[in-house]
Amino acid sequence: MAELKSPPSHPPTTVTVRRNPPRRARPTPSQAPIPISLLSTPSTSSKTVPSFPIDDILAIDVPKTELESENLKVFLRIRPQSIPQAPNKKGGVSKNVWPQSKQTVKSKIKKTIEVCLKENDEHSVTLCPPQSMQDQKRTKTEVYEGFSHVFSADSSQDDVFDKMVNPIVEDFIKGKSGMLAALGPSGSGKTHTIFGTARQPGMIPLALRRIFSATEEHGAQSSRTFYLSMFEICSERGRTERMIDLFNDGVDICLQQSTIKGLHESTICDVQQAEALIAQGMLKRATAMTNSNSQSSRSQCIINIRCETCGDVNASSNSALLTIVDLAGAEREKKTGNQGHRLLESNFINNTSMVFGLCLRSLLEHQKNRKKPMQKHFKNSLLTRYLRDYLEGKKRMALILTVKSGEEDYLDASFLLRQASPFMKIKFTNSEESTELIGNKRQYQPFLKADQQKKMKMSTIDSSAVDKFKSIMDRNFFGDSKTLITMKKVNEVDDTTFLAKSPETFKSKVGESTFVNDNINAATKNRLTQTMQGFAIAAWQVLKQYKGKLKVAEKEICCLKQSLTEEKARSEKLAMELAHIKSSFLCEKIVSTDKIETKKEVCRENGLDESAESDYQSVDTHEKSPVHIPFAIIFLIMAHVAGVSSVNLSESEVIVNNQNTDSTAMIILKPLYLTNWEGLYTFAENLEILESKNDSDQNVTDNLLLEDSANSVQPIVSISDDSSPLKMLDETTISTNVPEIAVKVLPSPKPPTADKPKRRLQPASSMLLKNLTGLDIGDEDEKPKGARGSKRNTGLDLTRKTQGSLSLLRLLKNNV
Ligand SMILES: Nc1ncnc2c1ncn2[C@@H]1O[C@H](COP(=O)(O)OP(=O)(O)OP(=O)(O)O)[C@@H](O)[C@H]1O
Repeated sequence: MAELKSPPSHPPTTVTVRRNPPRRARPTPSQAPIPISLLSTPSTSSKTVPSFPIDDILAIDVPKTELESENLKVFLRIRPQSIPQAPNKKGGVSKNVWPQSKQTVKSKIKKTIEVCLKENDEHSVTLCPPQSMQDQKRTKTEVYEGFSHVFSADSSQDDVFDKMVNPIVEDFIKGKSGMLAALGPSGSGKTHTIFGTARQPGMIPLALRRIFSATEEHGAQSSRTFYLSMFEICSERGRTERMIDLFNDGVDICLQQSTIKGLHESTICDVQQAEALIAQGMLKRATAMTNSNSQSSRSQCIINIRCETCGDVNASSNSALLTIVDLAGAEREKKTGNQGHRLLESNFINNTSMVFGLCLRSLLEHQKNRKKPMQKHFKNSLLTRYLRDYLEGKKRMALILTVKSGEEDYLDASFLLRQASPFMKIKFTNSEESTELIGNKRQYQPFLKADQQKKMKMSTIDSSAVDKFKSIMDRNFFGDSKTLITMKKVNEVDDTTFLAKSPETFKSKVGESTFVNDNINAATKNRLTQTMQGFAIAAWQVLKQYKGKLKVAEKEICCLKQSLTEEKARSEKLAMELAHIKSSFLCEKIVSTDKIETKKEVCRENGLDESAESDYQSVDTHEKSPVHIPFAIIFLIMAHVAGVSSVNLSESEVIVNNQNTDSTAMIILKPLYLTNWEGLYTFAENLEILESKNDSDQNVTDNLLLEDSANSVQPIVSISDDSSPLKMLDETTISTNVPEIAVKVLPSPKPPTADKPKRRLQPASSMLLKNLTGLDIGDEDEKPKGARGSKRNTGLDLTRKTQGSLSLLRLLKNNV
């Protein structure tokens, strides 16, 4: 061993370098027992980890309003029937652009104003088919209800604003994003509602007024910046879609993954400036004269008002977006009479409207049945791609449906109401907070463009600036809690932007940014609090879900435990039964052999035919059936026939008294013994044995044991004469002296003399034939009674008895 351990004296001639040395398996972490000090409850040690207060957390009442889902608000506005035609530039009333059929002209001339759409109350309307269409099968009066509000024809723009737009604007001022879209057939008043006129300003001017007035109210408390952008989506020769920035001389912009690249946002400082910008944009918007509308919109127009807040305590977000969409109205070719290029535009407009509707329908179906996936209809148009978050229910929106109530507009109104009224069942979850940042990031990528360009100059950045910033962050954010850098500054120096800044810029920015000791920025704090609240709510919900799951699992475990116990008990019972069956089976085997031997012995001793042995065997092997009354009756008859003078039949024993032989026998029987023909047969035979013993005038005490295979308790037939006391073998005697399941007649102390002729059994049961006249058992040996009967009575009786016994045995055998 010492030799082996000692290093080789000479270096080996070849050296094998093992490239992949064998890896050592990591030692399995030893599961050291947890120190008792840790397990023991409230430890004085300060290092003891307190248990997670899950119950306390779950007990917290989360304000439901935060999480409650909100239905999509659908408003309906009915356009007034008669609108004074606006004079055209030449001073006359505008004419139709396209030639109209004579019929249309006629109908317009004779037009009596028939109203199809009637306002029932603030939330429902009734649409009646015009008289000209009432004969048609598919037209019927329809009631549409559940609208957030129905604006009648005489409602003003202010009414609409107050009830519909003002809540959205208020939320916007508080920092929540929202969207309002106007839907409806061409000429129904969408553009009028959204933009209005100089006399009747629409929703956008009114919203801007409200926004700026609110800002003035807040005054110095907040510093907000508003941005305005306006663009349209139109078709290019009816083939492709095109996005045009309406503020930037109609420059093309593009949408990349819900982000509009190149969209110009104008900062707005007051209402006048904003209105002027919008008016400018409207001039650039694609409109055309159609038969439905003298100034029909040929594009989908989107206006965004964005608010960046800094220092507003009430604002929930530092950037909110208010989007207002004026969709081009769906058009009927027959009605508009569009041709050529206009017709292509019409197709585009109708297609976009249809996709918009399909998105909402898909969202509704998905909300009804969560298993149904949301179809990606939004991919089919630029507008829906841009508004994806709204159309997928991630952000709040409201719809205003505009309709005309005239006779000609019945079909348009019916179509719109049928399609859009179910949208009011759509639900929006107020998960805006979580999507806010993502949404803003997506939509305002253009603003980061400049920063991205700067990012290219990364190589010039001094790394010390980064370190400095980090140290500041550490100190302010994680070290001294009283000092916080404003979120705006954080945003400015985030991974993307910060790296783009040179050290000088950074220093200046840091210098500018106020590190406010003991004066925490309220907005930042508010935002952080809200973020944490959101996180806490989410965590709370997850915990709640898990608690629910845990409860279910615990219940299941309980059920399983219970069933396990039951199964165990059952299996034990079965095992016991099996053991019992096994033991009885073994016992039977032993006993049956003993029984045969015993029987043979008995037969030999009594000079009986050994063929009876087979009968005993059959008795044992056969199954006993329940006790039958007829057997009991036959048993009594047989006993009577056997000359039994008195019979005491109890549950398990029969005491018979034979007058003829002056013998008394107590037969202890299990009821089963008298349950079938076999039992009866055996009983009859035993009676024969009994009789033969009595006939031979032997002073014997015979004990006859019969086995009941179903029970271990042995039925005993104990026979004794008058002189000897009635004897019954007790169980101990049976178990010790006699084989359990044997039929045994104990030999008499005085064995029969050898010279005395053996007698055939003289069963008393043969008397049965004599006494039972009603029973036709067809005994061929029976002879009619004669006059000599009295003298030869004994011999004849004896013969008859024997014959009757045989007949009875035969009858019983046949039945067995
Ligand atoms: N509530 C209203 N009160 C007064 N005039 C209205 C009202 N609604 C619509 N109008 C007038 O009806 C005409 C058509 O309205 P508007 O252009 O808004 O329809 P539209 O739905 O935008 O049509 P399109 O989809 O073709 O652009 C306009 O002259 C407008 O001033």
